Amino acid sequence: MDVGTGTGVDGERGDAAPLVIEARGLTKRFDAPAGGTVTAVDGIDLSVPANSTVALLGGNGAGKTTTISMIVGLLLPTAGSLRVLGRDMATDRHLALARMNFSSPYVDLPHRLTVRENLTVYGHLYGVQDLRARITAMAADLHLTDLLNRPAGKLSAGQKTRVALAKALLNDPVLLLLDEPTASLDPDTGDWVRGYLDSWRRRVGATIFLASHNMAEVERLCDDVLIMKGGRLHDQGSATALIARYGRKTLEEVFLDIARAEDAPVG
Ligand SMILES: Nc1ncnc2c1ncn2[C@@H]1O[C@H](COP(=O)(O)OP(=O)(O)OP(=O)(O)O)[C@@H](O)[C@H]1O
Repeated sequence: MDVGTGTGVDGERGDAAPLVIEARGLTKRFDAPAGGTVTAVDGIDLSVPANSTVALLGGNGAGKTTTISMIVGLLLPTAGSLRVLGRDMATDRHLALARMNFSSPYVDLPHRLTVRENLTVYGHLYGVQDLRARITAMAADLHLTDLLNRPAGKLSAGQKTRVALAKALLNDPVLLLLDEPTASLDPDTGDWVRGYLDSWRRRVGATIFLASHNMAEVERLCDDVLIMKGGRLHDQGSATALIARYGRKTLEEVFLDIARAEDAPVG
């Protein structure tokens, strides 16, 4: 299976879209500081189709970061299977990692290196061909040309976010994982970043899997929404379907219903 190579570049996807992320019974337990274990992710099944944008929602401690960390290969699952871009992450992780990337406002770039130096270091790590030209093109695309010689530590939050995106797109990923892509951005800059991500994804036929607490962002960007609670997948569907199913007006109201309910998970 080959996924995310530009099939369906027009943004349409049919029922037969191949799966970019496929998890079965995915589980992660940590040793708890006070003894015993914490089950951060509790046997979830995930099916993320190619050429889509999918959100992972959930309250604090629901298991989102742990799930994303397993998908990007930073954490090994305790149990279950995980295939990303058609590769088994237990045995062929390096083949999947070469075609994906990750961006989070909570992961800082080295402060003293300039933007260009940062992008050059990461470009070499990713083995990017024609790196100078690639950096020039990415900088123009993300309005960073005038910032290339500035130390990364001296940038505003909006500028840092654009640099982090340039870094995450350097290797031309077909799967982009994002943790809170617009956290700490003003509404105008956040809107620009959302518009950029959406048009980039449609242009190259990639897949975006993002964790967010911004419900309006999720409604605008995402084809599917997965809601985690207590390490389990509590519900899923399009934002429109979820809003209708819960008899609510917004995804935020659905989120609050789920967060405050004491019922058992349905999925
Ligand atoms: N390294 C770790 N050791 C022990 N427990 C951990 C570790 N990492 C996460 N946990 C626990 O696993 C659970 C899920 O955490 P996780 O960070 O995945 O949640 P989250 O949904 O990303 O939350 P948030 O929205 O607050 O970032 C929490 O109870 C957390 O305390």
